[in-house]
Amino acid sequence: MTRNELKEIVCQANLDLVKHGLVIFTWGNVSAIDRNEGIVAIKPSGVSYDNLKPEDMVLLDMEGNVVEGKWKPSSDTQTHMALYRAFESIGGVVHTHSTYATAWAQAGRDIPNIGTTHADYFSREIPCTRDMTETEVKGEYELETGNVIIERFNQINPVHVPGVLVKNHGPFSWGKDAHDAVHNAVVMEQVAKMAFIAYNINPQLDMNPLLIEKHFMRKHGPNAYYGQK
Ligand SMILES: O=C(CO)[C@@H](O)[C@@H](O)COP(=O)(O)O
Repeated sequence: MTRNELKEIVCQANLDLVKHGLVIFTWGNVSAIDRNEGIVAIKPSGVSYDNLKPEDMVLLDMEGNVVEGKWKPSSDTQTHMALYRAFESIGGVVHTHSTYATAWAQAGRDIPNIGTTHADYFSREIPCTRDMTETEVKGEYELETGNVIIERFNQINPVHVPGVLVKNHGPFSWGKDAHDAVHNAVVMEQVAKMAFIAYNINPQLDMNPLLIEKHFMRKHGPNAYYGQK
């Protein structure tokens, strides 16, 4: 993939956040990585989605140093970089402040797996991170945000759970590429909304674990059969 192709993909993925109603103003960012080249492209910080162009994307090396671009990269860059370093199979990362997912993050609650839509994409609850310490907040905050996500995934496979809620902050999602990460961000917002409504209808909810496994495995297991060949 050329650098220009990477910038085009990441620009389009950022515009897709607007199309899906996940962001307003400058409240989110998408990045993607070219692991062969060791290059990440990310949205510039504080730049409106209106008239966002591929040439506005910022290219970084694996430490997050700018190697190309006229703008400062997203303020969340070091969180994205930490995720790329820790989760070696992912190719794209998304951060938004979409309403329902952010509400669960602000409430500090995992989104429980209580529906087949959730289970189609996530093998378990969507986890919420712990409170950040004073040292973490005062130090390299965005890098530490990545580190608390990685800590939360100590016993969780990030391929089976392609997203997280950062407590008091909002959702991050990822996927095999930028498009997939945006798709998972859309799913997270929808399941967050459905779970919120379902709990209001019936606070005593659960779901048969067999149903969760069935729905996850029929899309992601070795004998997956959902969709077309
Ligand atoms: O989390 C926040 C703000 O709370 C940021 O992700 C959001 O404003 C987007 O920042 P950038 O414009 O990408 O630097």
